[in-house]
Amino acid sequence: MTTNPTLDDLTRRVTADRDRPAFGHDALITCDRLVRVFTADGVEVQALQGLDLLVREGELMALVGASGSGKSTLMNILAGLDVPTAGAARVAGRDLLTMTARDRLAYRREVVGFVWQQTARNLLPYLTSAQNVALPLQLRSAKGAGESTGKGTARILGRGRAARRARAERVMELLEMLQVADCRDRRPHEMSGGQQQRVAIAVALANDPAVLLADEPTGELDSHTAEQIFAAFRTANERLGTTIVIVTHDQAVANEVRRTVAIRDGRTSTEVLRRSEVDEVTGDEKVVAREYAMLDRAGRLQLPAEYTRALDMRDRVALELEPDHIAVRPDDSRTD
Ligand SMILES: Nc1ncnc2c1ncn2[C@@H]1O[C@H](COP(=O)(O)OP(=O)(O)OP(=O)(O)O)[C@@H](O)[C@H]1O
Repeated sequence: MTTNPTLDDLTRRVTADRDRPAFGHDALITCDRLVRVFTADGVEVQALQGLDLLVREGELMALVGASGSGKSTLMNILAGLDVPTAGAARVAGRDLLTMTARDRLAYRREVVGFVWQQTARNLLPYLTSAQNVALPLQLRSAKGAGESTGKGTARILGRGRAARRARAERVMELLEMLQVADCRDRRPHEMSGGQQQRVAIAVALANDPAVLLADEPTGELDSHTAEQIFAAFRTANERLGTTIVIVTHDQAVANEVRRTVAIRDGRTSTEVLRRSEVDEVTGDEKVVAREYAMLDRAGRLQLPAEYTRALDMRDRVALELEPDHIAVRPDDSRTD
């Protein structure tokens, strides 16, 4: 490492920095040092403390974390329901900090779909499944054809008979894909919790959103039904290519996705990536999971508490740069 850089070194570094693509330039969701501070009864709570997260188009990923770690705060921001205090957040090219109220409404109708834990929050109780799924399509049509449209929605806009027929077809396609076509004429109270959540996914997908957000979508369901709901998300991801972010406490759900990001104290702390490998001896395919720590843009690294505890690391650690890794050792100058 150069300790006394020359002017030429510095010039080269500045040029290299300038030419480097911006953080998250190719991601569908970019959270860059996101901060959300709540003030309640004069007390400040930092729900998000400089959270970085990138999600690529077409991903199906899970967000996990202890209660109070900031998951719902992040989801509400991504859903366009809340505004961050500082940092940057972009979804499908929309800047979530600078959107006007009107942009925000359009964003919630057209760019993101959401499924909440409480089945009752997802569906209107006095409408049938088909009517619930048709509603976002009608709202969008009422806003008028000619507005910007998602991939497959252009033909459903407008008031004509052809548009109405196209909307009815889309409703049935979605209900069939999610295997609840037989519930088309039932109201929410006439369906099981699992069926209601599948209809809720259809509602969320109606306008062909770029991103589907789900906050504990299996929280009120038994494990067998939860598995079916997760399968429904997977179907949506594979068939429609929708990018899906699921907040979950359910380890079984988290184990099913390729990428699980853990949030701790309002920051992304670790990430588990899973990939399929073929066993050289048996030829069987198995899923290999590997945990990574997140290195933020300032170079900060959060070491897992169980690691630091195991080696009694506190306050200060010794770092050594090796050819292919960095060693982190307990502080050997400590006298206690
Ligand atoms: N509107 C609010 N006003 C004040 N504090 C809030 C508000 N919303 C969230 N918080 C606080 O922010 C922190 C993060 O909350 P958040 O709901 O995002 O956590 P979470 O990870 O979703 O938790 P859970 O898994 O229990 O839903 C908590 O300390 C919470 O008390």
